[in-house]
Amino acid sequence: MKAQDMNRDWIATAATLNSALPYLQRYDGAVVVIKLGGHAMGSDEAMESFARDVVLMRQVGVNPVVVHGGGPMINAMLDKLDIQSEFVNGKRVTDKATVEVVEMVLSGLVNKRIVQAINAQGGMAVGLSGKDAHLMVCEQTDSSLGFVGSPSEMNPKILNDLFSHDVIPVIAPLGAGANGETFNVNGDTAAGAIASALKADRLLLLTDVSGVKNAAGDVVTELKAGQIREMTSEGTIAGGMIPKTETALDALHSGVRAVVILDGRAPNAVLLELFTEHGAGSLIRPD
Ligand SMILES: Nc1ncnc2c1ncn2[C@@H]1O[C@H](COP(=O)(O)OP(=O)(O)O)[C@@H](O)[C@H]1O
Ligand SMILES: CC(=O)N[C@@H](CCC(=O)OP(=O)(O)O)C(=O)O
Repeated sequence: MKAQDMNRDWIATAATLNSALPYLQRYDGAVVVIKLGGHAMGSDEAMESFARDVVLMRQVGVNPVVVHGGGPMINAMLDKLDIQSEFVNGKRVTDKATVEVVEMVLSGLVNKRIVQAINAQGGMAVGLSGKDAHLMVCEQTDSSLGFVGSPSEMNPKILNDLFSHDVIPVIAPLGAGANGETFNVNGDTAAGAIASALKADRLLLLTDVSGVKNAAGDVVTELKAGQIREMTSEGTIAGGMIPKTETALDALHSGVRAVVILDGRAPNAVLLELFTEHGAGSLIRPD
């Protein structure tokens, strides 16, 4: 590269850093919970870019916590094993054989892929599930769904201990029940419960659309809780967006400062959201 090109690159970087400075200060010491959905994981390049963003967040003093899904990866393994699976209201009906596959895929394959990607970028990630250190104790959601759990008691101390050692926790959405059962928890629900327990500054829900869309199909960049309720009752918010916006409302109610729904596949999605004026996706605040 020629010297003048290097200078131009450096000037562009310095200008970007300068405009990001107030945001860097705003987020120093902040807790940011990031839910990475199975659809947002996509290619190896997308995973690498996500991991780089998370490591950079840690380097500028943010405490990131990654909570992941992996629905499409569970489906692929169930298919290979010839186990049928169905969803009721966005939750997978989970019998004994299915919960074993869910744990194997989420805590094994998916969790370790994310841990490895973050560590390859120079971070120090540790993989956990809600079972570790009693982080997320669960009870059965509804007997017709089998081993699907709802968080009933959260013990986030382990996460604070990890922050103080510069560790980035990566959490698979499974929890143990009082009788030693393993429960499968929807990834959005788990991320919301963890963000609530930590009273996080931000909960970022990374998905495969650029935000919450209005009836005309345009992304709404800022929403109040009341608007979400309205858009849901008129049917504008539907399908997979319902558990996300419900999680957002619950989290705001429990003391999370703001929730953002954004496209996890977009380059530098997380950094753009946190460290630029315009942000990315839909920012949801309390009324
Ligand atoms: N108002 C809306 N705005 C944006 N997406 C919506 C809306 N209503 C329903 N959706 C659907 O919700 C989907 C996101 O949910 P889902 O597929 O469950 O995501 P993930 O797998 O990332 O958890 C979008 O791809 C879109 O099809
Ligand atoms: C109870 C329930 O439905 N659990 C989910 C857990 C994974 C998940 O939530 O993955 P995504 O975020 O990629 O959708 C499941 O079994 O698919």
